[in-house]
Amino acid sequence: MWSFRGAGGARGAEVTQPEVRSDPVGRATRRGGWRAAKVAMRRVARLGRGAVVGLLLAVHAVAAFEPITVGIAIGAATALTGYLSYTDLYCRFAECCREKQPLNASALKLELEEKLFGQHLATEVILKALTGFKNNKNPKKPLTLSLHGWAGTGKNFVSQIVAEHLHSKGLRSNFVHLFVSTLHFPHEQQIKLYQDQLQGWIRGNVSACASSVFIFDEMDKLHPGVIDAIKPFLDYYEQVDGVSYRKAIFIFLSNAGGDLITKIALDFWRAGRKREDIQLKDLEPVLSVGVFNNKHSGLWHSGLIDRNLIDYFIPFLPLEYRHVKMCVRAEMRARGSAIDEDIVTRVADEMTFFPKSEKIYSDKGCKTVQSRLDFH
Ligand SMILES: Nc1ncnc2c1ncn2[C@@H]1O[C@H](COP(=O)(O)OP(=O)(O)OP(=O)(O)O)[C@@H](O)[C@H]1O
Repeated sequence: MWSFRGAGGARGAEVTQPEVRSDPVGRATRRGGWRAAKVAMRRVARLGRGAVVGLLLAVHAVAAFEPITVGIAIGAATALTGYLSYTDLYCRFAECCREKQPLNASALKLELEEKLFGQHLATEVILKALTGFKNNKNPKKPLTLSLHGWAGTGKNFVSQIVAEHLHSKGLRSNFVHLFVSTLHFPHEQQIKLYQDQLQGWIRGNVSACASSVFIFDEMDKLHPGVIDAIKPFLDYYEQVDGVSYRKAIFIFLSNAGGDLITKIALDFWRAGRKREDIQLKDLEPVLSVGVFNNKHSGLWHSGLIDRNLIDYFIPFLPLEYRHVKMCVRAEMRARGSAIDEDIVTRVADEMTFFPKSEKIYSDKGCKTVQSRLDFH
């Protein structure tokens, strides 16, 4: 049984207004002084590490109008400065949940374009979905992505990249949670227990960090109904039992629908059309219906599809020979080796391709590239 993992969160600064004596003569000047001091202190908050500058400004501003309150200003600003450096220091050593941290969309785009091969649709949709969601200060529901495709086409790989852009420690982050169906929910007789555990886990972790990320791998091996336990969290509710799930992100990974995606990719190929011409509208509706009607998709007759709670069905196309070669080269670079085209060809030639007649798509995608490279 797994248990709730708590997480540290950043705390908000509290600056209390000092008591002002009722002195009609000095009130105006004090107000002016305080206003200037408040501006300076706001600067302190914004500067963080350069807080000393703000502190001095605050002292000068107040001193010019009302020397008596200098002490209070120093006290408040020092407390704030101390607090900020404490938070700064704390977050350097422990991981903080930075809910408001914006997404670096151009860095994510660059990384996907450089590292993810042959997946123009996934790249485009993931970028669009995440940028839109993270730019929205008040999302109405959590973001839910369902990634579908053949084995070894990059679903886990992308999830890892996305996780790193949302929480810098990626899959090692306290705020990113990976569930693997065969590991975490193996027994069909215990569906009720899994549902309770899942609800408790998600509730606890979203309470600790609203921008938590939950990745469910092997959805096609999940017993039907388990995932419906989290339906209330994915819906358009402002809060469920005092917790708002609206800033969380849920990612489902599945091989279900891989056959449908391959069929459409193959139709394009046979018609002499470019792979890059395949559009989301060619695949998304087929995928959502196919997954809903597939008993082994983890989303069979699921309320998540019924209620339109999955924001995007993202197809991963089967990888071709040229993509496998790109994976081999990427792996060589990652190992710090020089690119040897003979080895690249040999590794790619060892992979098996389908359909039998045309042999276009790698049946394991790029999945065994790393282990095969060890032999060369
Ligand atoms: N499209 C791709 N571009 C670049 N590398 C890829 C791609 N697909 C797979 N890889 C490489 O192959 C490895 C295995 O792929 P990954 O685990 O992402 O496959 P998957 O789609 O999640 O498969 P499965 O459905 O079997 O879990 C990745 O770690 C990555 O190195």
